[in-house]
Amino acid sequence: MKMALRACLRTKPGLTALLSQLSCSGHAAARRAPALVAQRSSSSTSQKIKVDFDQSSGVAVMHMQSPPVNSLSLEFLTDVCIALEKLEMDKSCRGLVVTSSQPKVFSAGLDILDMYGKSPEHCAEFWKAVQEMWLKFYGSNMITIAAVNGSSPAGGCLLSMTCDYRIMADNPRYSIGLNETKLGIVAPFWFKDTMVNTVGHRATEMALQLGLLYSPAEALKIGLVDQLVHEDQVLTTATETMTKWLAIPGILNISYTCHFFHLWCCNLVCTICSCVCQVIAAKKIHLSQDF
Ligand SMILES: CCCCC/C=C\C/C=C\CC/C=C/CC(=O)SCCNC(=O)CCNC(=O)[C@H](O)C(C)(C)COP(=O)(O)OP(=O)(O)OC[C@H]1O[C@@H](n2cnc3c(N)ncnc32)[C@H](O)[C@@H]1OP(=O)(O)O
Repeated sequence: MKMALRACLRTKPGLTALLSQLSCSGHAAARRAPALVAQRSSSSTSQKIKVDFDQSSGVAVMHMQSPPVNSLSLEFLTDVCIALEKLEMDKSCRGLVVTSSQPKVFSAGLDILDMYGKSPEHCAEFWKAVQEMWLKFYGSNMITIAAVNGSSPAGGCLLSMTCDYRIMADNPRYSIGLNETKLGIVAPFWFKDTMVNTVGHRATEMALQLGLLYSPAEALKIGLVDQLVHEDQVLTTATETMTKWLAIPGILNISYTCHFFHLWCCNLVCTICSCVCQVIAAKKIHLSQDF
């Protein structure tokens, strides 16, 4: 699925342009973008994101370093998107590993504090940033691997599912899944679609209805993650795996079917509708709070 999205983006430049208009590149513009310089290895850092790029292998490692739990705030999402955009523009970068610098947590998902009691404008901006992250990772031209070195609930799980491959630390104290239902909120349909594309319909139904968080072993069993390794080995395994993937001829140029393109278009249209509805809803909530 991820491959299909990537192909659509490559073969339909108009669509890419449309996407970038719909997404929140505007708010991300001209901020402290991590620069990639033409040298063998480079390291660039925003406050919350550190990117190490090894030019000889064409592989970048994005370290999420937003304490305490890499929760996805508007600011953090913006930094992630800018870093990804930079890497995407550098054609020598062919693979991206995403991991966490925070102990025990990959990402705690959306920043709850950034969703509560904020203006409708902030909510709209925030929600667009969430969607942009999803679109950018899912539609990436690079091979993407999530090195899930800690717990990864809700939006953190979504982030990992937008990658081509997931390697998780084999520590039963960690968990991963779309647990929104347990929080009394409904996972947006494109969260659901992403999970369906990862683990299939039935497992997704169960996961979303019950708001399940899975242990690493359970996640491996249903295919939510692809591999478990000792937590000291997550990043090295991810880079080794990346090397193997990138050695496959034409890995970045696989051809795709119209079916996937249609599905992606449907997702896009529905996303726009959902976005509009959410903004309206947020405005209504805001108004009702005024009375
Ligand atoms: C803007 C809205 C626009 C309109 C949209 C309208 C509708 C949209 C509809 C639905 C959206 C649904 C989508 C939801 C996706 C999400 O991602 S929701 C977030 C769900 N996240 C969680 O449930 C994770 C909760 N956290 C944990 O389980 C644990 O914290 C952890 C990640 C497993 C780590 O555990 P650990 O023991 O190591 O740490 P602590 O629990 O002690 O936490 C440390 C510290 O971090 C704070 N924190 C944790 N999670 C979050 C978070 N998601 N956002 C913000 N802050 C978080 C926690 O409170 C502690 O803070 P402290 O007490 O100040 O130290």
